[in-house]
Amino acid sequence: MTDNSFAPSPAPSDVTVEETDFGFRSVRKEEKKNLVRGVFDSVAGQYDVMNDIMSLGIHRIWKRIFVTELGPQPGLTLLDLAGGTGDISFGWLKAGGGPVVMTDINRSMLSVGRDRALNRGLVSDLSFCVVDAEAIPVRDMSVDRVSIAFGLRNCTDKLAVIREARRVLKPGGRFLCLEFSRVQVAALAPIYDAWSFKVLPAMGGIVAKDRESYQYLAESIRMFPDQETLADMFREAGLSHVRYQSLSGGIAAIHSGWRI
Ligand SMILES: C[S@@+](CC[C@H](N)C(=O)[O-])C[C@H]1O[C@@H](n2cnc3c(N)ncnc32)[C@H](O)[C@@H]1O
Repeated sequence: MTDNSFAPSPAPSDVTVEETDFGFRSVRKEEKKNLVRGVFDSVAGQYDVMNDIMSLGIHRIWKRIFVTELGPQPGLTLLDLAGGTGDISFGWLKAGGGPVVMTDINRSMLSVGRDRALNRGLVSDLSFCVVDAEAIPVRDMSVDRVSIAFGLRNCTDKLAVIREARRVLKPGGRFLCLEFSRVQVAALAPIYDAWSFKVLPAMGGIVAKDRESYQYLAESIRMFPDQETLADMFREAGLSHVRYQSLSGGIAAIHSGWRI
């Protein structure tokens, strides 16, 4: 046993407030959720049109690949985290997947998603719930698939999200994450940087009338763990057979892990 009774108590300057990144800024951990909520409250109405403009439509291809990777089958259940306006949940149902619970921490995004679902006539096998992906109100070992697309980077405690995903998965279930990642083609990097930090915020200012939110989105992509680091986090959270595939030269990546 060690005796710490003579250890000096920390001077006020040694007491650290727990901080995290919000784009390139460092903020208090408890502040980040509100800031992220503010971003998505602000962009919800223009979110889909901006996705098409920003990615030149390529996000649709990435999402199609992602949904195929999820392996939709009748009878399999999906929990879609940070589901936003619904692309992944709708793709899953369209591809023949079973019941899906589409969740997001942000009501504005979910209500755009609900309207889109109604417009598409998607009423059965689809439910909506406001859920923080860091604390999922779902029983252990109760779903077949958990997905998160372009959501993990906005969460404060990313490892907690992955642990929660594993907890709710049935043994034999699978967690998949689609997220921006690290560009691996050197020639692409300068073009991608200019696009992200110059064109994207400018377009956000014009189309969504919110330059700052799109500046945050560009910065948050750079702060997100690269392919190998995220794969290690999957393993640390207890997932097995972890693998990833880079998309479009590493601009995005799909990570996958199984609960065994
Ligand atoms: C970029 S959007 C992605 C939406 C959708 N999955 C897609 O691919 O189009 C990110 C979403 O993450 C949600 N989000 C941020 N933090 C979250 C959290 N802690 N729990 C659940 N959702 C969160 C935001 O509200 C937003 O709808």
